[in-house]
Amino acid sequence: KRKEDYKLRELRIFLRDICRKLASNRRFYKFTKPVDLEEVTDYLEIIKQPMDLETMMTKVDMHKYNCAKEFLDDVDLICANALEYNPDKTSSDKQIRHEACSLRDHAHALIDVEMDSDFELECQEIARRR
Ligand SMILES: COC(=O)[C@H](Cc1ccco1)c1ccncc1
Repeated sequence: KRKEDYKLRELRIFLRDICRKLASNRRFYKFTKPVDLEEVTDYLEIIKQPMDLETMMTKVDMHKYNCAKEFLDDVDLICANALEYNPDKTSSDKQIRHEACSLRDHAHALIDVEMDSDFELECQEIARRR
């Protein structure tokens, strides 16, 4: 229906802005592009659903997200993947786990501050119907 489509267009504009802010933060550089599967040859043996911020921006444009919760589920996936693939006590593993947790918390905080909660509830209703 047309009225729903205007709401989803507003959601896409909002999610592009959130994605841009996350991807432009140098702290989150490691999460901006897919892990290089030619460099990290065992990645898909451990991580069954890779995710990154560039892929998420493409998903926004392809109308894959019908509410902010679906977008945050992919941010949570980026974080969970990093925690799972980089579990060791080494400083490099500790550093990427810290950056992953920071990405997750920044994404949730940005949406909580910038998103009208009634608007998200309306979007979740649309998502449920589709
Ligand atoms: C989300 O990024 C990752 O999980 C890769 C995995 C990886 C391991 C070796 C090359 O890449 C990563 C990159 C940089 N520093 C730590 C880990």
